Amino acid sequence: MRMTVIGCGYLGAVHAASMAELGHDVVGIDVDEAKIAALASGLPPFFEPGLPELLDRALATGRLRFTTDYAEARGNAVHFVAVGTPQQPGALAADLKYVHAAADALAPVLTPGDLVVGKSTVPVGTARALAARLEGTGAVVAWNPEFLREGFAIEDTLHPDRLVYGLPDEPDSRDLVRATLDEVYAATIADGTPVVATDLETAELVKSAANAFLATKISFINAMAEVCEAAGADVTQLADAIGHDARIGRRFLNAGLGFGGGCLPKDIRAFMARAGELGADQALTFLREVDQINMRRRSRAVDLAREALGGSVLGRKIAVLGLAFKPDSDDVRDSPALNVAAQLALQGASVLCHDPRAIENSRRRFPELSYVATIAEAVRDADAVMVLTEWNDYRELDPVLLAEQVAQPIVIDGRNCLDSAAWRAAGWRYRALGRPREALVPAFA
Ligand SMILES: NC(=O)c1ccc[n+]([C@@H]2O[C@H](COP(=O)([O-])OP(=O)(O)OC[C@H]3O[C@@H](n4cnc5c(N)ncnc54)[C@H](O)[C@@H]3O)[C@@H](O)[C@H]2O)c1
Ligand SMILES: O=c1ccn([C@@H]2O[C@H](COP(=O)(O)OP(=O)(O)O[C@H]3O[C@H](CO)[C@@H](O)[C@H](O)[C@H]3O)[C@@H](O)[C@H]2O)c(=O)[nH]1
Repeated sequence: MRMTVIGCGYLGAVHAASMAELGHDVVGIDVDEAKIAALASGLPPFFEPGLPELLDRALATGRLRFTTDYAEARGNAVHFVAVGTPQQPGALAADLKYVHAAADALAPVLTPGDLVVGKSTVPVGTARALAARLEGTGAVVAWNPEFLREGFAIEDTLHPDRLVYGLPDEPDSRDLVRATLDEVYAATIADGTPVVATDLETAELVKSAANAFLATKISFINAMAEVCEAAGADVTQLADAIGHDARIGRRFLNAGLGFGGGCLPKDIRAFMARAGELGADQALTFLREVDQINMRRRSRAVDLAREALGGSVLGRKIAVLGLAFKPDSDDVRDSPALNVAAQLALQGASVLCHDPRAIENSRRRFPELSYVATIAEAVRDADAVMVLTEWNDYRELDPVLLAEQVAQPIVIDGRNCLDSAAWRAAGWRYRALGRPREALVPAFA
């Protein structure tokens, strides 16, 4: 099937390449010329495991092209919209200007019967408003929210937990759209992926609800971490223990610096804002707490550094290991790690930052911070080492060797990702969020 993917960022580039992998004929459109040039030459403008290989394969078949010219969408049966929906500056709500601009640019090349399928995360009601905006083109609007995680984007696109279709109301149109989407995802559905077909509003809300739930689960365990800190208990053992209950589950119960990235933080805020507009603001006031618990973790990490360094970080040398909002990504949008590094620098610490992939993006955001290319440079003569993103490179560090390189062996594990016993045995003062200052009874698996 011939299709368009509009917006070739973290979501759109992966979606375009994955659709080509499924055998479709895909044109990716973006307004960013540099991004399009990079993608067209097989070089993703961001880091996502497996994407260079997927792009190479798809470009070689001739089934995938990238352009800035919307005219190349003409004649395609399906047009996916994957542009950004960031938080509005100074407000909670999502900024829909890119969605509107994409629709307006697409409108002149649409022909009756074309299907416009939203993949971006949007406030409920956007799909219906977009259908009204495109009235007169003869195109039909559906919503097919995306649930991929960065770092696992390709696997999540080709083998998602579920597909959600938000379909138009009119029965004939609904059946046609359903059949078209089933054809788009034929290979995925054949693998056993369940399809939830519903109306436009429910589909939009499924996405907001899923991210709100995930954010809540993380803030729940981080709230428990706060109580553990006060009580001298260990949140990692607590998470293991409650996670054994299948109704709770252990996934997404990793306490630490909390959630960041281009999705969860802005999506829960946009959800609250939209609920308010709909007169249902009371329903989501708990998300304000979720947000606040999350933001408190960042200040707590800074406090921990201050406490460990005798009350002040002024003039102290701190090695920050990890800047990306999560491992296997170069994304620093609303990154807790980068936020902590910036707070420490503001308080007068001499911060040396390392990340396997996210230095360039971090430097663009915070040019005033100091960045180094190797872990060894970051930790040399450091007064404290802070692990703020749980890259494998850091999990696998040898605490014995590292202890010889630092000025004093103090480590702050912002992601509860290090083997605390091994670090303590190597002479380190190990501090972590939600865990006691000294080792408790070891956990039994
Ligand atoms: N990143 C993820 O993991 C992920 C997962 C699921 C859903 N989403 C949602 O997908 C959407 C995109 O997110 P992203 O992370 O890919 O953002 P992104 O910023 O990486 O990509 C957005 C792209 O849209 C392009 N764009 C802006 N206006 C355009 C226009 N008028 N025409 C064509 N292209 C235009 C930008 O140049 C950019 O390349 C958001 O709504 C996000 O919430 C993201
Ligand atoms: O137990 C956990 C799990 C995650 N995180 C943090 O939560 C954030 C988000 O992680 P994750 O959800 O893995 O990354 P994203 O790529 O942002 O994916 C989320 O946001 C996407 C965009 O909407 C959705 O498509 C995905 O389903 C949803 O998981 C990161 O900062 C993680 O460090 C924790 O602190 N503890």
